[in-house]
Order: sequence, then structure tokens, then C-alpha cells
Amino acid sequence: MRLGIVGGSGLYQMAAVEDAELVEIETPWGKPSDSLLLGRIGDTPVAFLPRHGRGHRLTPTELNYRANIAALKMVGCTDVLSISACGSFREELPPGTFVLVDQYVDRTRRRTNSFFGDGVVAHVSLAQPSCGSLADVTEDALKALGLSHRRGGSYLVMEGPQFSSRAESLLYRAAGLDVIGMTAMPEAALAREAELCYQTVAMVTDFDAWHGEHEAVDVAQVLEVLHRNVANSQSLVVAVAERLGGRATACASGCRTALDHAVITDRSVWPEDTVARLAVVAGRVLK
Ligand SMILES: CSC[C@H]1O[C@H](OP(=O)(O)O)[C@H](O)[C@@H]1O
Ligand SMILES: Nc1ncnc2[nH]cnc12
Repeated sequence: MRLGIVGGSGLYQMAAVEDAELVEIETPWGKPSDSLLLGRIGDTPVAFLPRHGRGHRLTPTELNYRANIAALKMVGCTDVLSISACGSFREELPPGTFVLVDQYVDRTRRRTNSFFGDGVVAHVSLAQPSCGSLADVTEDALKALGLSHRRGGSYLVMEGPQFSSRAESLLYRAAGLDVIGMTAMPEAALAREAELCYQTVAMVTDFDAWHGEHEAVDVAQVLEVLHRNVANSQSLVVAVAERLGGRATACASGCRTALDHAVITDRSVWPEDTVARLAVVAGRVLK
């Protein structure tokens, strides 16, 4: 097993990784956002990838989500913990709260959202896009650390890079959504296609643009909360790795068999080059 950690805004280092080495990976979809930091936290092998690259060089739209997820799969990840900054639509989820996201509403417009295509069509289920077992472990870690958190929450994924207008923010809040960010899709969808257990931990940094008594979100606000909480995010990753203790989650959510009935294209017409490219993420079912 290996635990993948995708670090979001403000989380570009993982000092707790022992026997660390930086590894450059080239995937069939190109290069991930940066080199991967491989090593272990206690008995758990880990791979850390800063989502926007070290120095935060890539916008949410520019990110090569396919290369990021494929790279994690290629270095043996079975489970992926994704750490993200987010805005909140709820008074009871103030800055500093960690939300274990279980649902997404995808409002992105300019991203490639599947490994499939080019002659091999597959449809995985995203009815339950997060891994309940990885969420159990993460919730346990949050409780042990005494971090303010909520289990479950819906995350609106916007294209960005601009933040929402006040009208959009009010609309999403009225729709009953919990948090907003720019990166969880297609990351979660691709993790499902790659049969990885995936869980987003979204850390609230602001009240987006709906709140009458708080300034609308800006980067200074987000960074201020992130800097105050970066040690908490790092402790959380360590606590999750310790709880895994070198064993992949006993996934009860079907993440690792997501492709069992997903490929609809008749194998007699699978193009050889597409099958070869897909081998690193879907080789289990393309034999
Ligand atoms: C720096 S504010 C907007 C930026 O922060 C979040 O990034 P991530 O999800 O990688 O933590 C948000 O999605 C935006 O990309
Ligand atoms: N309000 C917000 N909207 C989108 N992405 C964010 N990341 C942090 N806060 C955000």
C-alpha cells in the first residue's frame, strides 16, 4: 500500500516524511504538478504531491489532474488524502473547520475529466464519490487531535480562478451546499476511475462572498488562515498515516473495484495504443 497526499494551497511541504526522496514521474498524460516526495510516515509508505506545484505556479484550470492521479497510482498509492482550502456557506462551519467532504457538485467548464476516450469508453459511478473507510480513519484522527471538524459536506467545485460573485455565493448557499473550492473535480472523479480510495479534507478559510458581516474572500484572508493551520493539516496527515500503520484501508465503499462493470466498449474494438496508455490506471480490467 501507499498513502498519497495531495497538498492544496498553503501545503507545499511534508517535513514528517522519513527516508524522503524526490522522484520525477512522467505519465502517459504528461508530468504531474511537481516531483513526488516518496518516503514513509512511521510504517506507512507515502507519496506527497503539492497540487499547484512548489511555489504555487498552476491555476486550478491549468492543473494536469490526469497526470497527478496517474503519477500517484504509478508509485503504488492505494489511498489518497486530498487537502484543500475552501470557502464556507454555513455560519456553523467557520474558518479553521475541517470538513470531510462526501459529495461534490461539479461546475467546472474547462477541464478534461476522464482517463477514458480514444476508443475505450467507461462510466464509473460517482454516487458516493468519497471513500467511507478512509473518511472513518480521518475522522478518528481529527477527533484524536481535537480539531474542529464535520463529517460529511457537499463541495461546489467552481472553475475559478476568480472567486464567486455575491449572487453565485448566495445561490449555492440557498441550494444547501456546504463549502466551495476550485480543485476537487476532476480530481475525485479521476481517483475513482483509477480505483483509488479518495477523501477530501477541506479546511475552511473564509465565508466566500455571501456573509453580510465578513469581508468577501480574498487571497490575503485565505493565506492568513492557512498559515495558522498548516501545522494542524500536517499533524492530521501524520495521524492518518499512523492509523493506517502500513495497511491500506479495508475499503467497504467499492473504490478498488470501481471499474468492474464500467467499460462498455466491446473488447474486439479496443485500440491497442489506448489500452497501452490506460494500463497504468486501468490495467486490472483491460487485459
Ligand atoms: C488560494 S485561494 C483559492 C485556491 O485555494 C484552493 O486550492 P486547493 O483546493 O488546492 O487548496 C482553491 O481550490 C483554489 O485553488
Ligand atoms: N471562497 C472560496 N472560493 C473558492 N475557492 C476557495 N478556496 C478558499 N476559499 C475559497
